[in-house]
Amino acid sequence: MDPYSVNMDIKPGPLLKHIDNPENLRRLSREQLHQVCEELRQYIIDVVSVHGGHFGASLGVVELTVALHYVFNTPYDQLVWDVGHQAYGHKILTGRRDNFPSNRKYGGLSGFPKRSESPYDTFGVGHSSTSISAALGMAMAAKYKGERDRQVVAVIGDGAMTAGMAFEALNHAGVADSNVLIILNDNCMSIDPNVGALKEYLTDISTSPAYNRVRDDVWKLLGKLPVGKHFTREMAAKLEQSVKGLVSKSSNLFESLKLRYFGPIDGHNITKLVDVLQDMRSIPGPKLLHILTVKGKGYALAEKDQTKWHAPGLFDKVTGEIHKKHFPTPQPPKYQDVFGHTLIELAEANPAIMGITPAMPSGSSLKFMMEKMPNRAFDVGICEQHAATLSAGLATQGLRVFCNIYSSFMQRAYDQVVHDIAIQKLPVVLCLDRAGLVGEDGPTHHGAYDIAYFRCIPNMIISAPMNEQELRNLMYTAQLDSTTQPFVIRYPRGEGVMPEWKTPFQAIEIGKGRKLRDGQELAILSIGHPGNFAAAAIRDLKAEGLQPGHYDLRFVKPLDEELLHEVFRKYKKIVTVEDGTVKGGFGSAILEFMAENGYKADVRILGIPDRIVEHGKPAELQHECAYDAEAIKEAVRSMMSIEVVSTKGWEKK
Ligand SMILES: Cc1ncc(C[n+]2csc(CCOP(=O)(O)OP(=O)(O)O)c2C)c(N)n1
Ligand SMILES: CC(=O)[C@@H](O)[C@H](O)COP(=O)(O)O
Ligand SMILES: [Mg+2]
Repeated sequence: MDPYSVNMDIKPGPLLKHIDNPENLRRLSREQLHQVCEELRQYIIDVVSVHGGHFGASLGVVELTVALHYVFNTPYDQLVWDVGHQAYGHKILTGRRDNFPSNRKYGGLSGFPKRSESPYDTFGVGHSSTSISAALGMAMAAKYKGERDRQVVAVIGDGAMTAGMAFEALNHAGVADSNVLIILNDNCMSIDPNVGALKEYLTDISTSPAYNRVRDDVWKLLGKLPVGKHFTREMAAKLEQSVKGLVSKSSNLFESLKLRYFGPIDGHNITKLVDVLQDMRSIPGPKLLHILTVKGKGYALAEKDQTKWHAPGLFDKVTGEIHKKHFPTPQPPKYQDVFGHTLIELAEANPAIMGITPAMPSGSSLKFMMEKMPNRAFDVGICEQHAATLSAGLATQGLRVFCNIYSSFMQRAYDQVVHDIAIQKLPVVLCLDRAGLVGEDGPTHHGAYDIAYFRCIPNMIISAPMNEQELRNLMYTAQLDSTTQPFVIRYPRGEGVMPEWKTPFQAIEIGKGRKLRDGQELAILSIGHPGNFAAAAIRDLKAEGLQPGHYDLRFVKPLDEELLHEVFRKYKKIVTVEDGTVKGGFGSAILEFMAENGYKADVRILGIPDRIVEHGKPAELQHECAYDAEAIKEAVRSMMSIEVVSTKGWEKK
């Protein structure tokens, strides 16, 4: 049976149903594009309401998406979508309409553009602010290969534009002499409201009479140019002079970086967009078109509460009611909320505590502290590197910073952690939310690598709570004066296990694990939340007469060596469980301990394997990666049936 057969009820509109690729779109008249936009928007609403995914961002670029595929010769001309959470319309127009209901599902379409999925997806995305660099690379390659007619377009949001990477790319694009068009999709929103001086600058450009005059003059000039013909160099130069002359009056940031700036224009006016893009195609060199759009456009509730409708989950498209699971008993809270509420409790008692998030106040729940203590908790924009070094700077002044960054986004700030935090041994608390397999966002967002990439850095303390109480106690421990090193606390997306989570604080001795259960013959060593999978497996195995011991190490670094000596003296069969990479992770740390101490045992390491893990529900992926309760039971059963320690084991000296 077709696993997505439920989608048969969702029908694309009469024009959209015949658009199997952009060629079909390009055969339509300009007048028909209004209807295409309407149908595309409706199809996104129909599918996302039932199947989930990102929502507001794609609604906001419906007109832009249609205009881009109408004007440009995709896939020969190349479109690079920044982040890619707004590319649903692009997917639907480029041959994936009927498969779109499988979006973000196990085995289905990726929620982001992905090169292996379609020739129209020119660059794999998910993390923000890569589009200008990637597009510039493509444009430079086209120039080098003599493909003068090839156009490259980067579409980047105002939120993504705040990142250092975007500025690095702009700095290069201005002098690279390549045909790259950057479209700045300005909706004044990141996931939460966009922040920073750039946001204010963009608002100024959009509202200032001087800029509006410039814009009108430019379009008048463009309007005089022959439609359907390419500009001559002379005409382009004249236009450039004119624009520069007018814009320089207000010293345009992008013009200063040697990019021709056009706009701002209404990004929901499809006719205007098509006209402007057609003109832009003929203008050589690097240029930037600033468009103004509304996130969630066309779905009133999404326009009104844009953060909530960034990725709302399933909802009733008619009433707008977001479906919530209803449980008869109190459910455990999300780890992120335990973090958010606990930080306020700690900050109320410790005036040195500050909170930092790079653009994820809602996702990390730092918003609770930002609302309550606005002078002590800050959203710094999509700027993970800055967030890390800013935290280091604050720490030099004796402040206790909780810098909350999703595990996969922390990859951006690796050098800052090494150079600015670890080498200087600054006691910044790095809270890594979304550690482990995050689910539907897939490989770009899985928090797979942090144990491995942080474990090799001297001075780091690396911990992972098995439940809410442990998270609170680790946070409490991290801010004590006696803690003098960088302190990582990693925890997963979603709920923990303790409905009654608000437990009294207790300091945890750094590097101390805990024995949860004595056993026979085999011990399970776990780190973090997957310890609950181990506990569930152990409960089931009891019925089979198997009694593994269970140790929650709490810290990957420093390891509880005393506890490990106890373990290796008693058990000769070991299963390690983690939601990080098998290579270089927690299990590897245990193997190192064994090697260093000459222990001999059979060891099985369960965790994320050495390959790219795709998207799906977390439980599906944990099962595929074989570290869920079922896999742990399997591992225990198979190891218990082995009599003799394998020759692969370590020989005790
Ligand atoms: C490096 C990185 N940090 C954070 C995120 C999380 N994130 C995804 S979309 C988004 C907001 C992007 O805002 P913008 O570029 O303006 O796009 P919009 O959603 O407004 O269309 C954020 C913060 C990310 N994808 N990558
Ligand atoms: C596109 C993107 O990067 C974010 O929207 C991300 O999907 C948020 O993830 P959470 O839902 O885990 O906050
Ligand atoms: Mg935005």
